[in-house]
Amino acid sequence: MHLNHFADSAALNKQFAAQLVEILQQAISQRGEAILVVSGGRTPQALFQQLSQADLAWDKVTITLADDRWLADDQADSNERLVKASLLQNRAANAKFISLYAKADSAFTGVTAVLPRIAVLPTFDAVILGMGEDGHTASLFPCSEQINEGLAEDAPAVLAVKPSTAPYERISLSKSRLENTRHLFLHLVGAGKKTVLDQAMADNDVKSMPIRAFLQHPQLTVEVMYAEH
Ligand SMILES: O=C1O[C@H](COP(=O)(O)O)[C@@H](O)[C@H](O)[C@H]1O
Repeated sequence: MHLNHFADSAALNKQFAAQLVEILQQAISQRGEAILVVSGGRTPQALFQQLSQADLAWDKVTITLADDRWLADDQADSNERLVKASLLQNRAANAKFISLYAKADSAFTGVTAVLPRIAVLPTFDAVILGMGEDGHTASLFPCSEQINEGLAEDAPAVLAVKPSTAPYERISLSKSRLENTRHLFLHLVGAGKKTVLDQAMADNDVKSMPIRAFLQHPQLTVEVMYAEH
């Protein structure tokens, strides 16, 4: 991994948004389209607002999520709601969005409707991961029964997950689908996340901290975008 350390989020968001725009622009000129995978949670909101104002051919950009909670998009904790409210705004309102949600009572039955939407996508241009204090990333939770499946090399592109230490059933892209990307970022804000990052780098037990699968990836270099506050 490569650590990019910023004193504050404003500086991080400015540089990170510019870097993402460059990657997406290059993808559009080389392949006619760009695919961006983002995370939810609290961390990326200001980045999304900054990115949404970028001058880019957004109609050629497809955006999806690394994971979502199994909630309709009008629910406060839906990652899709966050993306629609913060990223698919301003100039980025023209981007195409692929939802990880379908009308079903459970993620475990709904996953069959979501899987083909993601499985057909080509290599991603950029994936922005987040990280929880337990070392989960996307919804690859160390506490879940589905962790082996999510980390397996032959995993499906998406899987349903039920964390035992966090609310809601989830849909998560698998490790093997997330690593199929040209650029991989990990976005962290705050000293608490830096402590977790240091713990993740200090050992190699992937199942106890799934973020290690990316931070210690044999081929990919994760660009860690870290701001102190
Ligand atoms: O549950 C989730 O948590 C992680 C980290 O969220 P944060 O609020 O600490 O930034 C997030 O990356 C993931 O998308 C989300 O579903």
